[in-house]
Amino acid sequence: MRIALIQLNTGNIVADAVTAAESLIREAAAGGAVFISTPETTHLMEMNRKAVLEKACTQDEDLGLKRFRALAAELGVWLHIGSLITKVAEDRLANRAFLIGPDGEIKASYDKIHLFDVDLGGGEAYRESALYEGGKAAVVAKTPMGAFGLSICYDLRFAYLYRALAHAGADILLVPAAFTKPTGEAHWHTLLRARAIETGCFVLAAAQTGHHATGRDTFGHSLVIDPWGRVIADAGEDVGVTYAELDLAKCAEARQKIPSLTHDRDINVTTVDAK
Ligand SMILES: O=C(O)CNC(=O)[C@H](CS)NC(=O)CCC(=O)C(=O)O
Repeated sequence: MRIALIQLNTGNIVADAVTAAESLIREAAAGGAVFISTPETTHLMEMNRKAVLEKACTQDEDLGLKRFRALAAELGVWLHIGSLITKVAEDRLANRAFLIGPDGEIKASYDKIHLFDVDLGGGEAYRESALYEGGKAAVVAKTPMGAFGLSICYDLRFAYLYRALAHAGADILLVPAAFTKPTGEAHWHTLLRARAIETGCFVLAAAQTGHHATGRDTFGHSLVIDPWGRVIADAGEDVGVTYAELDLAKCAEARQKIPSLTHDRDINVTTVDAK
């Protein structure tokens, strides 16, 4: 199965971002990909709540989900939009990923559970929970091409989520992201490889890259990792399309060698005062 990851440098003008994503999705389909994945917040990188509320998309907007659904149907591909900032009610937003089938129908959606509230030092701070509501449920989408476990960006740091997705039958873990530069350099490859190794799943992580219109910098390096933890594609720092071939028999192979998913234990921690 030939897949493609789209690496983007999304700004704060929705029309431009959607056009840029669309042209790379077309290129990926022309290149033979049957499954195409885009990064977190494909259509808008913006942290100001007022601006985000104005530019967020609703289910039936021309410049968002509707356009991507039509595109998936036209190209006859599975299209995973890593996320769209989605208006779920008048004053409420979710950071939501969509899996669209080749018939243009939404097969699954997922709201980011773990929100990025951190202070990185040097003035770099994020309060994602001030913008979005966190999701409440993990999602595995069983498709004719395999079972996809959905997640978004900062979710990557919570190993239990991926273990739960693997136990629920996932073969392929999706981790669309907009990782910061400093945390990407320090942690991105290692965390993604660990998730693949721990679960015996393929990991597909489409990323935002470069300097964005609102002043942020993201790490890039969209990655495809096989179930043994090998990086089989790394997009580097440029915007564009990255291809890989997935053979899902590799999941069973890895799990046969290391059947750790069948060896889970309930852990009781005893804290001793050892002064
Ligand atoms: O809201 C947007 O515009 C796009 N969303 C993001 O950029 C999100 C929330 S700020 N980024 C992350 O979760 C980065 C996680 C990360 O970098 C880490 O875990 O180290």
